[in-house]
Amino acid sequence: MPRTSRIPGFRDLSVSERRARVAETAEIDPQSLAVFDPERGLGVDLADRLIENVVGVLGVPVGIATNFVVNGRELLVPMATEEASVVAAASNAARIARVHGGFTTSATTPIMQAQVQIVGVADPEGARLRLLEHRDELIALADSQDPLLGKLGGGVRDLTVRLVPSRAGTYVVAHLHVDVRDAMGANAVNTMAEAVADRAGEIAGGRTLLRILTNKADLRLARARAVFDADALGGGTVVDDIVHAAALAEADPYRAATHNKGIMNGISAVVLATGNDTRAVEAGAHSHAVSPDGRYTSLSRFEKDADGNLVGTLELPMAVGLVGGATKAHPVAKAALSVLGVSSATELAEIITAVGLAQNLAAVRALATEGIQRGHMSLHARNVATTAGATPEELPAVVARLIADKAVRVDHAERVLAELRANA
Ligand SMILES: CC(C)(COP(=O)([O-])OP(=O)([O-])OC[C@H]1O[C@@H](n2cnc3c(N)ncnc32)[C@H](O)[C@@H]1OP(=O)([O-])[O-])[C@@H](O)C(=O)NCCC(=O)NCCSC(=O)C[C@@](C)(O)CC(=O)[O-]
Ligand SMILES: NC(=O)C1=CN([C@@H]2O[C@H](COP(=O)(O)OP(=O)(O)OC[C@H]3O[C@@H](n4cnc5c(N)ncnc54)[C@H](OP(=O)(O)O)[C@@H]3O)[C@@H](O)[C@H]2O)C=CC1
Repeated sequence: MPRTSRIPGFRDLSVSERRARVAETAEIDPQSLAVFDPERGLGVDLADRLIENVVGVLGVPVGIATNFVVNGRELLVPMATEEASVVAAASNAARIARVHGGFTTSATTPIMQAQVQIVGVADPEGARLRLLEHRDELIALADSQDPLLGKLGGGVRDLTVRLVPSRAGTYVVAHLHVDVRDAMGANAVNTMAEAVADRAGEIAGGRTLLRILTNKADLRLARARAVFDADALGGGTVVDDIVHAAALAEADPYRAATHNKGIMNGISAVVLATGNDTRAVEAGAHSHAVSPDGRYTSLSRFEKDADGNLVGTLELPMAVGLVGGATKAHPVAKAALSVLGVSSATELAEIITAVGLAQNLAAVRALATEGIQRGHMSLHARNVATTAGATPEELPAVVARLIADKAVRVDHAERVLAELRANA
């Protein structure tokens, strides 16, 4: 059977049947997915080695988004999230994207930047040029910190210098641009920044203070685009209304924040599932959402093409790795990466961006048509019924009543549950 991520009825399978389908599609050993069981996943002993003062672990559901095609490759995508309807929505949009071949992605070289702040410089303009005159020396000094990175084809690519006026004076800020290959890169570039700091301060004639990467990783961008078929979306009016919804998000920061939250529903879920740093990616995304004139705006764009279909695009910083951090140490992250079958951090970054675009389209389509509550609340109803105390056997009946009564609330679930039990 050819590999496909199109698995109608995936939702109706049992958890073990789903795992078997995932292993078959991803062409991996089904046993490797046993770590998705809490008792086989991240144990307290290993957790105790990952962070400090450990007392336990937090379970977050991992779901599989179906239907993804990225650059012609059929993909099942692991997503870690506590929020109902996120995985369903991503799968829904990926299904629509398939009509015109799925998602097409690209990315820049994985360049991270570290900043070295120099304070107390009498002649900032002169210091900038002196630092640039010593560019090769400073690059060599930084590169000597990580010979392995060089062997892997990475390393320092450039040194730039910015002058940053502030309320406490003008700072000279040197940026090291480092190709970090398959790492997220924070530790590598921080080590380099600390190594060049003294010499940079000497050259600039000031005192070095901060030496740290910037999460505004605007030289490490990932991009995704897709054509969403007008008929599959629900017709030409839906296309026009999604364009209106996207235009509001571009123009209005109040709407942009929510629109971007929808994108991050998808992005953070894959970042978390693969053991990457959600805060780093979120910081990068929101910094990128600020336009050159200083307005907070939407990260994605939607427009109508010549055939009347909807074109969605998304471009943002995506600092994720396949090595380092928890990616290799966390058993569930390792399993998630094996499901994706990615061979580089850049490929992972591109897939994550495609999921962000899918997630955004699903939410905006729901908002521009029937509203978010029907789809979202019908899936959230299981959570509400469980909170009200429904057992797995009672769940289907309680959920059906909450949806039929259009009252997905815990107090109503408690009433329905009491009724059911009284009539049992
Ligand atoms: C919820 C749906 C998908 C229902 O959509 P639907 O059309 O009622 O569902 P359907 O039963 O016809 O199924 C369509 C496809 O959706 C998927 N699907 C559908 N249901 C399931 C399920 N139970 N389990 C797994 N997959 C499901 C599945 O892929 C399925 O196709 P298949 O592959 O099966 O042939 C739709 O209404 C939707 O996409 N809604 C958007 C929901 C959403 O965005 N949720 C995020 C939380 S809200 C939020 O935080 C962000 C927001 C909204 O504020 C952002 C913003 O404002 O921009
Ligand atoms: N502001 C932020 O975002 C900050 C984030 N962090 C944290 O930093 C962590 C990520 O840092 P990161 O530097 O990626 O992780 P690590 O330092 O753990 O791993 C990266 C190192 O792995 C080695 N390596 C092995 N194979 C490869 C390869 N194919 N490509 C690249 N490097 C390879 C290299 O080091 P070597 O040559 O030494 O073997 C590289 O420096 C995350 O946990 C994040 O939370 C930390 C500080 C700040």
